[in-house]
Order: sequence, then structure tokens, then C-alpha cells
Amino acid sequence: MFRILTAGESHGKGLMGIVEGFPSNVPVDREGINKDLARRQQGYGRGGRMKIEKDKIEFLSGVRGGKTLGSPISFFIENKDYANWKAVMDPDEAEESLRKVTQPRPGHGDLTGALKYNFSDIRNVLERSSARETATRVAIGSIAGQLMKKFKIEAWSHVTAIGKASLKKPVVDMEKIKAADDSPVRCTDKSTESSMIHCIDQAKAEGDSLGGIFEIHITGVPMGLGSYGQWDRKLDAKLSRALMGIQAIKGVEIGYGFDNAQQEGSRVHDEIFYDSKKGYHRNTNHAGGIEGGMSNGENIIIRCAMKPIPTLYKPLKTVDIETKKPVSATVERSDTCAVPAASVVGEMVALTVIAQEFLTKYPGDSLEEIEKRWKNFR
Ligand SMILES: Cc1cc2nc3c(=O)[nH]c(=O)nc-3n(C[C@H](O)[C@H](O)[C@H](O)COP(=O)(O)O)c2cc1C
Ligand SMILES: C=C(O[C@@H]1CC(C(=O)O)=C[C@@H](OP(=O)(O)O)[C@H]1O)C(=O)O
Repeated sequence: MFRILTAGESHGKGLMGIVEGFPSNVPVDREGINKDLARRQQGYGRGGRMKIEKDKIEFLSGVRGGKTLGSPISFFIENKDYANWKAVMDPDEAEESLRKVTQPRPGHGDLTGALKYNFSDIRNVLERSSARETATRVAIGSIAGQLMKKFKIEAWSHVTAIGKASLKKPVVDMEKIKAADDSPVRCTDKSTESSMIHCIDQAKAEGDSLGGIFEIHITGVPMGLGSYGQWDRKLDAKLSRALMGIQAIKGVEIGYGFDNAQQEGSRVHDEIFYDSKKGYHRNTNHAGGIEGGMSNGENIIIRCAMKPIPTLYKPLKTVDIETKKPVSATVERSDTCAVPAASVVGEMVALTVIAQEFLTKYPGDSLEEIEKRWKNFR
């Protein structure tokens, strides 16, 4: 099992991540990680910041000659925008009075964060509550994903709804889902894709913002990750906690969770079959690959709901924390919709949890030791 920590402010020098307890001798493909970082930066509806940043990972420790050492992996991702924010963000020299933020945005962490940590400048809150941090979690998930790929486990995602534009039918064809990378909104269906783009354009023109839903499919997960034995060892509980930890994610559904709740049991539960080639298997997957807090060998399917972006160019009413007078909320440069980006983050966060659980079931200090355990079990 490995632990992860992230650090960094949105307009500070950069972001950092630490992965502790990761096994040794795992080949690390730096360009593969950079590719995932670039995937997170794409998506129709993002604001100007993504034109400035070109996220790239720089390892500081724990990797040598392209392989992990088993020691803590630490890495840095530069914020190119720091060059424009140095006067405001320099750890030693920043002048707090410069561009002080006092008008909290409804929906962001601004007001509660400023009161909780006793700040007169909301910048001290928004810099860390910003989803810029998700770049580090993508890098970590990409490292975890490279290990999981050795055991044929992969995660893919696609966007099923943006605002009111949504797919009418569930998509289970993995080839279609994999191709979502080629869509500007990560949608598998061309007609829904154009409705989504239209909704984003409309919201942008009106100074408004949008949320939506994305779906993650994890393939190749062996039976038995997680446990029914204790509430906090359940795989669905661990996945939903981690996914809820992504900024603006307000709902996590395993399988067809909410839809299942409105059906009879006979239509919901996935019947069990056996044959010598496939072993135990199901012909349906309404449960989304998890029963009793354990992976059951089917694909894991998770859906996440993202709320609309809080920063609005047509700002909502708020109260200035200095004057206590009614004002319009601060408008920092902002995305109109970031559901496609969040869907890549979701993939990587889910892969991180799956890798942690995989290493709980097949532990080992080195890749070779894990492979031996895995083969013995098989
Ligand atoms: C990829 C991504 C990009 C985001 N971009 C913005 C943005 O440009 N402006 C904004 O106000 N919120 C943005 N958010 C959402 C805020 O970070 C989030 O709503 C805020 O931190 C409050 O936390 P909460 O929504 O989890 O309660 C983004 C979220 C994600 C996942
Ligand atoms: C920087 C990223 O997303 C940011 C997330 C974010 C927020 O409030 O969460 C606000 C915006 O920041 P800025 O005002 O600097 O443009 C987004 O661009 C990123 O995803 O890398």
C-alpha cells in the first residue's frame, strides 16, 4: 500500500506530489505521465489558463534510470503562470495588499476558508482550493496506472452529460469509450457532443457556467479487491471517498446505483454463470463490478456528478468581508465548464485507489515480488 500527499498553490511556483511506499523496479514512462497531464488540460470550455500552462513532471526523488527505487517518489510540476504572479505569490516578498480578494464567490471555498483560517485576503484560500491541484493527482494516478497496466488493469472515462445535454443510452462498448479522448468534450456520440458544445457556448455567452456527469470504466480488475469485513475497507467506499475529493464533485454513483434504486431486485442483480473457459461470470453489470465492498471481476463502472463552476462572469450576490456591504462576487479568470478535464482526473484518482487495493491484496517491496504473488494466486 502506498500513501500520497500533494502540495502547491495555483499561482505559486508549482505543484508537488509525494508517493510513499510505492514498490521498487517499476518502469516509469515520463512521457506517458506527461501525456496524461496534457489530457487533463484539454476539453472544450476551459478558460485562458490552459493556454499558459504546459504541465510536465520533473522527478525529484524515488526514480533512477527510469525505474522506481522503493524510496519516496517526489515530483514537481511548474506553474508557468507564476512568472505573472510573482509579486502577489512570492513566498518571501509577496505584498498582501496587491490585488487583495475580499468578495467571496458563492460555491467556492472563499468565505468559509477565510473565516476558518482568519484571513483578510481570500487569495490565501483560493490558491489552494483551486483545482490546479488536480494536476498532481493525475501525475500520481498515471504512475499507479503504469504499474496496473502490467497486470492488465486500465481505466477509461467519458462524459455522459454537460448541463442539460446528455447521452440517452448507457455506453458499454469499451472501444467507443476509449475513443472519447478524440472528442473535445470526451463524449462518445457525435450528436450529443454538438449539443454539449452548444450548451457550453451558450453558458459562456451568458457569463454562466455548467457542470455535468462523467463515467469511469475500469477493466481487468481481479475479483476480491476491498473487503466486506469492515466499513472502511470496502472498495466502493474507498473509491467514492477519493472521487469526492476532486474539486466540484458532488455525487458518486457505483454501477447504476440511482436507477437501480427504482427497479425491482429481479431486474437489478446480475445473475451468476459458470463455464470452464470464462469461469464465474455475469451477463449484466448493473452493480458496476462491486458487490459486498469487493470487486467481483466485472468492469468497475462509476459515475461522478460535477457541479457548475462557481466563478461566474455574470457574478452572483455576495458580501465584502472588509466592508460587510453587498457586492458582486470576485471574477477571477475562469473555466466555463471543466467536466472533460474532471473526467481525466477521475480516471487517475480511481486508478490510484485500485493500485492501492491491488497492492494490499498482492503486496511486495519490488515489482518482481508482486508479480510472483500475482502468478501464484492465479
Ligand atoms: C478540472 C477542474 C477545473 C476547475 N476550474 C474552475 C474554474 O476555472 N473556476 C472555478 O471557480 N472553479 C473551478 N473548478 C471548481 C472549483 O475548484 C471547486 O468548485 C471549488 O474548489 C470548491 O470546492 P467544491 O466544489 O468541491 O465544494 C474546477 C474544478 C475542476 C475539477
Ligand atoms: C489552473 C487550473 O484550473 C484552474 C482551476 C480554478 C479553480 O478555481 O478551481 C480556477 C482557474 O484558475 P485560473 O484563475 O488561474 O485560470 C482554473 O484555470 C488547472 O486545471 O490547471
